[in-house]
Amino acid sequence: MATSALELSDVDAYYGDSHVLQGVTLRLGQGRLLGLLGRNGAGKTTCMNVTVGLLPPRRGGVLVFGEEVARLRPEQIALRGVALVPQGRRVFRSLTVRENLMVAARRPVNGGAAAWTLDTVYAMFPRLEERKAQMAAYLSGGEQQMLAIGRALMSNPRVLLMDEPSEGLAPQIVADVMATIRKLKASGLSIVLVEQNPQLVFEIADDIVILNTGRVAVAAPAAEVAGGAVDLGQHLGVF
Ligand SMILES: Nc1ncnc2c1ncn2[C@@H]1O[C@H](COP(=O)(O)OP(=O)(O)OP(=O)(O)O)[C@@H](O)[C@H]1O
Repeated sequence: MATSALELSDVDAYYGDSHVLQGVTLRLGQGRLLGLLGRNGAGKTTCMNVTVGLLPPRRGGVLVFGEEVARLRPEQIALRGVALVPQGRRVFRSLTVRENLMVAARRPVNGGAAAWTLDTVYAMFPRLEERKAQMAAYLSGGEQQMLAIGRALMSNPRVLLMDEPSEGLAPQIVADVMATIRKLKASGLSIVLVEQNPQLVFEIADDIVILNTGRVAVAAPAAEVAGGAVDLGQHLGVF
């Protein structure tokens, strides 16, 4: 089997005494898109925090392109090509759009030419170029989401983690965000997409993992899950 872009292997993670992830194993294939679903509090964001090194696991492994990173600091993991588009966007509100992008700029891990520069990010998000000199605080929610994605791309990642990028956005903007994610996938990037809305994920994912109270309840190809092979009501709530 080809090396995974990302693998969490039997991960246990805690917030204080609270045992939040319990033996979580998941695998993101190279160039694939993994949809990570689960109810509020199921542990999706915690998986992201473990992957980027914000919450070191107490047990288990985190492999990025085959390299164990579970004991590395967040900046060391970022240098290995992992970027997070965080829940709630978390743009730097008092910096301009351009400054938000530039703080994240980094060369690709393989040392080759950078696919993502200010120019290519602006080409993907013309709205950001129009507003490049504005403070991020004055952007709309959709524009802030584009900026959060653009900022992650500026680090020229190999693995892109997106934590609920559709949250709080109007349907047309959600459609734009999904179209962007589709393009990124087509460019060969390996992506984990955390979502509350399973329908959004089914349209775009190759594989699905559903978390239920900190454990993997389902791991299956997206077509199978979308096709009714899984009782979504049981794991995600009412449908
Ligand atoms: N900083 C924290 N300290 C203590 N407990 C936390 C912390 N962050 C999250 N938790 C708890 O850990 C569990 C998993 O939370 P997590 O944020 O990973 O869930 P989630 O699936 O991302 O949910 P949501 O869709 O609401 O973002 C929840 O019970 C939550 O209350």
